[in-house]
Amino acid sequence: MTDLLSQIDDWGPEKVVVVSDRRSGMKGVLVIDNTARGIGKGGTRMSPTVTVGEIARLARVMTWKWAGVDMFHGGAKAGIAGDPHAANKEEILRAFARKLSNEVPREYVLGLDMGLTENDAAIFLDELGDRGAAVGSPHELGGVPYDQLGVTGFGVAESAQVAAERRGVDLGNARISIQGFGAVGSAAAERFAAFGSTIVAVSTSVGALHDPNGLDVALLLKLKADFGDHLVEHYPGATVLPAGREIFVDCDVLVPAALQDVIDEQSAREVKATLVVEGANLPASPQALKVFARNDVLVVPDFVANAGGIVAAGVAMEARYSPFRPEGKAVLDLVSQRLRANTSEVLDEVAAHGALPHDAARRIAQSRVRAAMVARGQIRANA
Ligand SMILES: NC(=O)c1ccc[n+]([C@@H]2O[C@H](COP(=O)([O-])OP(=O)(O)OC[C@H]3O[C@@H](n4cnc5c(N)ncnc54)[C@H](O)[C@@H]3O)[C@@H](O)[C@H]2O)c1
Repeated sequence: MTDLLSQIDDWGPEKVVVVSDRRSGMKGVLVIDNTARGIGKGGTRMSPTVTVGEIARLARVMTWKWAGVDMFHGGAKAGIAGDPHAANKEEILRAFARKLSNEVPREYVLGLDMGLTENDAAIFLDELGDRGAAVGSPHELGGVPYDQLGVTGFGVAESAQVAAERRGVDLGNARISIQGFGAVGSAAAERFAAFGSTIVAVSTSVGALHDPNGLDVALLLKLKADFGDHLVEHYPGATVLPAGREIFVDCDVLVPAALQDVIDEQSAREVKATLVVEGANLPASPQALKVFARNDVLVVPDFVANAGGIVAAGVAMEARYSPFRPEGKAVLDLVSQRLRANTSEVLDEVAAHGALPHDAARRIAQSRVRAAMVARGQIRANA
């Protein structure tokens, strides 16, 4: 416990609750990081490797993410240490929800992260007998279908358009390369195609497809539905490259939307795009980001560009007790509006102070949280 206490800094965490249940073997943790701007909100993950430290770090990221999109929730995250395929998963989830009934939903609302699905959110709210106990619940319970709407990928393209305008790049004539054709990459491709962009490369873990004249996004989506990651083996007429080569193809905009740590210092030097829009979390190393800055490659940081999911989660938070189903178009409109505003603000800060985009984005988020703490009298204005 001393160890955990030493992790508390000026921002938080405000509350850490570690829970266990002998019957089901459930072990879990809730970390509420900073609620100066509102109730703690962040997904709940289930993985055998969950640790208190990991959940605390993710809760802090949520504090910055909410403030970054200027929405009034605080940072929090929860985790269950266990196999998400366990035969007694439901028993574990019900035990976890029961043990957190003092905090949920007044101080924390359960949600989805790695290892949990919409049905698991339904179990949470059933166990606590409160529709407001969780977001991410299925359509049948009035939930917002994030992935079906493609909220994160849609937001990536919206954010890219703001950055492209700053660069004098018209997305209607731009060539785009997208790493990863999952929930984020495929929805981004759809939105770029709607802008009239030419998608010159996409990849999955199986390989990359490259065609300088442009790939047919509608066909890619159909092949993804039929063959999943193996879509690259079925697309006619494009060159198939090893996965990872899509980062280096000739293009105007590169969208890493698969994994973290895919661009290091060396590979950053070989990127030909003038704009990198981070769909995935942490795709580029700190050294790579410095190379991009030196080479005048503009980067839209992950937690700016991929915040569409949390904007949608904000809508879901508000809809928890509503008898009306949130309307898809309204969710996408809000994603567009929030991400465009935030991208503009971050790029203004970059232009004014020459900061790296990641540093500028973090500074804006921190100043908003600090202002809320000052307004509440938790700290002094000059702290
Ligand atoms: N889904 C969201 O709403 C969301 C929100 C914020 C951030 N993210 C981040 O975006 C990234 C992608 O998430 P997702 O939900 O689309 O995942 P996903 O599992 O739906 O898709 C991942 C895609 O990446 C591909 N891929 C895996 N390894 C690859 C490799 N070595 N080379 C090329 N492609 C590879 C997979 O084949 C798949 O097409 C992750 O970093 C995730 O944390 C997702």
